[in-house]
Amino acid sequence: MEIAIKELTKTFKGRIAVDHLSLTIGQGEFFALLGENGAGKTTTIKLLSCLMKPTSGDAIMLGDSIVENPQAVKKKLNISPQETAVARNLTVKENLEFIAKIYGSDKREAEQKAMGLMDKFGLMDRAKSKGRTLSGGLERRLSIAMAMISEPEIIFLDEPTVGLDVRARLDLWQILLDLKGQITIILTTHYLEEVEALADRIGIMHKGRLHALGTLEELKEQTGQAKLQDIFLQLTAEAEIQ
Ligand SMILES: Nc1ncnc2c1ncn2[C@@H]1O[C@H](COP(=O)(O)OP(=O)(O)OP(=O)(O)O)[C@@H](O)[C@H]1O
Repeated sequence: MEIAIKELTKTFKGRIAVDHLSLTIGQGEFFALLGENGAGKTTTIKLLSCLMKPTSGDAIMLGDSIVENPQAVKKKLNISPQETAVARNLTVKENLEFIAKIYGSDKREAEQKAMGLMDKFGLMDRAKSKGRTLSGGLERRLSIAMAMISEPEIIFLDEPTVGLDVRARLDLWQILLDLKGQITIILTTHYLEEVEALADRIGIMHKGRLHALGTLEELKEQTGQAKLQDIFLQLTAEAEIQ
């Protein structure tokens, strides 16, 4: 089972944000969506996670359509958005327990889940820290842990390392590498080193369209460039003149 995106399109008052996007993402794949500001990455994530309805087209997410059956799709995925959903006045543990209860856990199970995720995400020693006292890196880690509470099969990470310092970014990469293969991960980012470190495959969007798709090696071959930064600049410049 996989994600099959078919001619997915979203317009806002006649302006096209996602333009007939077709793409297949395999189960367990770590897929990176790249593109300049306004390319349509966040809109694509919102469509695929059923936060927004497409103007036309569809996506089949592990067997269910985002148009026909968004409720079934929502059960399979979760999202760590650009603006994290961490409650500032709850502790790390309470944030996790709160989300677990929303998803139907009783007190005991919520605590178990919180402990398991704090362990996995290196948050145990900050269990009692309030959300508002966390560094950017820890807040982001907690946000992703909160998205994992529902045990999703697909997780969307929208620019997860924005504003993080080098060490916090590397720590988060390690956590994402540990998750790799266990769950389908769709990441948007502007950091090309992040893509090189993490992604199995890369899609480059430009003005709502998918302009290039492949592994890093395939994109290197396609463009004759050695560095992802040069590949990206070449492909987006090509897209501009097409
Ligand atoms: N709710 C909205 N109403 C109107 N236009 C929107 C809305 N959301 C996005 N857009 C427009 O759709 C286009 C794609 O935006 P989107 O946020 O998906 O891009 P992005 O690739 O995620 O950009 P960034 O890298 O800056 O986050 C932009 O032109 C944006 O202005």
